[in-house]
Amino acid sequence: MPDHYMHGFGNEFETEALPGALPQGQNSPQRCPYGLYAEQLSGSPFTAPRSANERSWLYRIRPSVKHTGRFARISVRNWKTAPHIDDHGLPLGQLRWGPQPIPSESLTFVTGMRTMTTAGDVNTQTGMAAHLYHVTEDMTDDYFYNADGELLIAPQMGGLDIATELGLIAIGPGEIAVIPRGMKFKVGQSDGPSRGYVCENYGAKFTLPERGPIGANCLANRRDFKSPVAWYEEKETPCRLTVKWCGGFHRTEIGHSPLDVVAWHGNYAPYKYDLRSFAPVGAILFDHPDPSIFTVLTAPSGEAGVANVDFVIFPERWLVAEHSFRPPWYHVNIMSEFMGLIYGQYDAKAHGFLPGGVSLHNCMLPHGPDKEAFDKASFGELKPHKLTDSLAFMFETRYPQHVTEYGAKLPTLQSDYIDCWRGLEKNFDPKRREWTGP
Ligand SMILES: O=C(O)Cc1cc(O)ccc1O
Ligand SMILES: [Fe+2]
Repeated sequence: MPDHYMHGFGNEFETEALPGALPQGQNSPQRCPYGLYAEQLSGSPFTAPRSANERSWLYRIRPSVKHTGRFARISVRNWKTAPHIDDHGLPLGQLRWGPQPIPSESLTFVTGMRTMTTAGDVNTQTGMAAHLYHVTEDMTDDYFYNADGELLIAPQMGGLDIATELGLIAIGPGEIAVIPRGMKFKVGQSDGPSRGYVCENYGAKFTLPERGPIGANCLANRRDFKSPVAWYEEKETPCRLTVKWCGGFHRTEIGHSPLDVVAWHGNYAPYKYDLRSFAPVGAILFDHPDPSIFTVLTAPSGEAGVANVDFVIFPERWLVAEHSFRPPWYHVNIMSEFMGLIYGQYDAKAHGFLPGGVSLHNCMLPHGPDKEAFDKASFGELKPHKLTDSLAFMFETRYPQHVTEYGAKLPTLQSDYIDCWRGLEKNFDPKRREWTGP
């Protein structure tokens, strides 16, 4: 799959797959070059402030009305949408799941989506869902778009070739792609079966967090985000388009590919980002800062500083803090934390939290380093230490995350997870101010 990208986050891009296909000087010429149809795809209300206003102009072989016909409702068994509160009986608690083997059945990116948690309400465009996906089959003649939100896709094993209306995106483990709400696409495997994580964001789009006093550089830099150049598929064979709309799945049969955009311009575009290009800023003298310093993308909720979803990573970095407990502290958080591991080990849980696995620390549920991590961090020598070959992430939302029936019944659910804190004994001794160990 050729990969040609234009660099920059939220840029006003323009691109054409045929010379002169993109109208110049106006959006809606009386007749478009090559007999194309002009169509606007709006990612924000027309009247959104300029800084949040997103739309693209697509010059396509057929208008989208020809890519939808009469819909028939279909079922996609394990893809759930908030509000969705299953009566599965799983008691409240901190939860962790091991990775799942790649299934032997034939699963596309859509049919292989398994929802672990839902939060908020798609009908009010608030909240999110956290999914695991398994892909063992390409969506050759199957196309999809999601009216319910944008999809942040993070492969953990195997790469994905994502063909979108605006062009081709290839990603592998360590990279993410974001497919905007309403954009048609299909997904294929680039090197065998793939599995990974998806955040479906029902709310306002992901954007870059403010850097405050950090200044103009570091964290996720704009130039490292890549959007595809125009590419189209001219195919006059039976195809299917599935639309996810307010939690329902609706399919229509069409006689051609809907990925027929020959040229486009605008700032509403899919993009990819290599998480290893994130430039972390952290504790260079003492203490453990809040994980918000590792926010790659944030989807605001309208209330300042209270995210609908933050996408946060825990990348390779040096740990140098002096006289400090270096791993995450014990904490109780109003935000709900869904974590995954792409590769390596996570410093608060060196064992049990495995690549492809999941942990869920919901609203106001205490968590922190396991006994092993506590001992290691409390008594280890504090020389500079590099955390290498490790990449964990978190979907952190203001809304409580409800575990689905699917998640509750998964055999990989670790019933002994909370035992990881069992060995944290009482060390308190009012006669020993200087505590040097048990
Ligand atoms: O719970 C977790 O492991 C994620 C996390 C990491 C960190 O460094 C600080 C707070 C936090 O929630
Ligand atoms: Fe946490």
